[in-house]
Amino acid sequence: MLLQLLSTRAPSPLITCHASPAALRTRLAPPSLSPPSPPNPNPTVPTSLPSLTCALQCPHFQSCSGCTHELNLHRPVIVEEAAEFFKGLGVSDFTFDSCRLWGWRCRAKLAVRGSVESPLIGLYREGTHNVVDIPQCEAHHPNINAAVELLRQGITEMNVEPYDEDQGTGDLRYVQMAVTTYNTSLPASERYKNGKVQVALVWNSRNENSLNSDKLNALASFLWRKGGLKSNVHLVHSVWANFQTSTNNIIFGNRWRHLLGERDFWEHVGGLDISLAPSSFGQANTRAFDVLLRKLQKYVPFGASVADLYAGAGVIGLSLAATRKCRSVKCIEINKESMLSFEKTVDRLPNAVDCSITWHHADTSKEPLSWMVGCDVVIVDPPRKGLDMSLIEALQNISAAEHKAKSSVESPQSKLKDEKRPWILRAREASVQIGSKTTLENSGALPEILIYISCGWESFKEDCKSLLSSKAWHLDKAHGYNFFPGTQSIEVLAVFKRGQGEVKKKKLGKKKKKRL
Ligand SMILES: C[S@@+](CC[C@H](N)C(=O)[O-])C[C@H]1O[C@@H](n2cnc3c(N)ncnc32)[C@H](O)[C@@H]1O
Repeated sequence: MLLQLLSTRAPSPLITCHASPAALRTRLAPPSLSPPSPPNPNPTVPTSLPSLTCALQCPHFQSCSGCTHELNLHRPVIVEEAAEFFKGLGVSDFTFDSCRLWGWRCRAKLAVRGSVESPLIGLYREGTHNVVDIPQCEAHHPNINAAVELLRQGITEMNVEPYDEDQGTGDLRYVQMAVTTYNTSLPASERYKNGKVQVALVWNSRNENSLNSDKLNALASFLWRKGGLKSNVHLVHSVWANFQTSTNNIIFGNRWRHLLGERDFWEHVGGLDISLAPSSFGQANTRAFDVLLRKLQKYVPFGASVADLYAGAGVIGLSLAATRKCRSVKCIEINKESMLSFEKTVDRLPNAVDCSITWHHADTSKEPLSWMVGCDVVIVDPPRKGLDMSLIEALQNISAAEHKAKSSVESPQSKLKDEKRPWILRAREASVQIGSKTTLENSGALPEILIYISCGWESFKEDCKSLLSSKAWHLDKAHGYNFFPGTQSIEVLAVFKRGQGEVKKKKLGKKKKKRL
């Protein structure tokens, strides 16, 4: 059925691409699960020439909901709109960086449906709950596709029942595949294509003692035997289980178990070794995230105090602690599972990092300004839906709040009031403090720089307009990144500064002179 559908599609036209040479490198081949083919007799003549097209050319396009655009992967149409939008707000030097166009996705959550004999492992068809099998996905890192293939074999051989959503029956509901390209024993140029996959199996049972746990162990052993450290094709980094029995659409349950392989998963981004547990948020496009982080670092003054809101495992904040010699970094995150990854990353920070670093398990929408007191820079990296309204309002009213905070810092009553608020007490209990430096919380000062990282263009535009309408902030810089080639989504890095900015000040100045 799928093949028939695809065969009626016209071949993709060839398009000359204006992406960087790195983005145009030949697509990576996944490791073969069958015996290797004989070596190329003439290594100076490549067996396949690099493609100079920026077309997706994926057999699953249209049936799978993952990609929405097939052409000009290097420059999604939305980039023009973004450039116009920022120009209208006084930023005419908006830049857009592309990165790898195929094989960029290093993290995928895939539904498992179908039957033991014919499992379907992929994404839902748009607007339905029918899963489309995507074995040759062009967005996935090739080793994700290879690990999916291995999983498919394992499901059939170990008699694992894919989940049946209507009945709530079956064993395996989802799989999360995350690639680590961290391998210091390989030359840097070899690391990406040799990435290893952390496989997290979302199992339909309450815990590891449930009736079907034998099958879980059998499937994990199969994956490790065929793809683990001692197999012919070392492709699997580790195998994890997550237990989930709820009938809602939430992919993961609260219970995680490490089954086989290395427990710690490391990646190198933003000049830093970072640890990411499968339960923690991780960026899907590792390479593009690294490019964004290196740009972001330039906007943070050396020695600054930073509040990193929506921090996940604290990757952004910690990369600033390491590269900008920050005085303090405060990370705020709602998912408590991310704390362990944060702590592991902190353990590997270079000894020279001398910074007060804290991670707080808290909701940024509750008393958002309290996290920013004493900070020079606030970084926000919210989910696609954008900033919480309470945070927008707090940022809009930041000047008045600062005035109030400064005048009340001396008052002993205010400290008492602060300490009685339940969410502040809870966050303090659930925080991790590293480093000896003290913060300047008592100054009552609030950030002069706001850095907004967004993966949701529509919500970003709204949030941006709301922030600017208050006149508390002006937009200073904006950059876009091709985080999701094949879609119309881009990642935005926007830098706001307090007040109305030079252009407007100059205009006001001129008017004043005329009047005189
Ligand atoms: C786009 S991710 C960014 C994570 C991190 N900055 C990174 O790059 O790895 C958004 C994060 O915000 C967290 N989050 C969502 N709502 C939140 C809230 N109200 N308060 C604090 N964190 C929240 C999510 O759990 C997730 O880790």
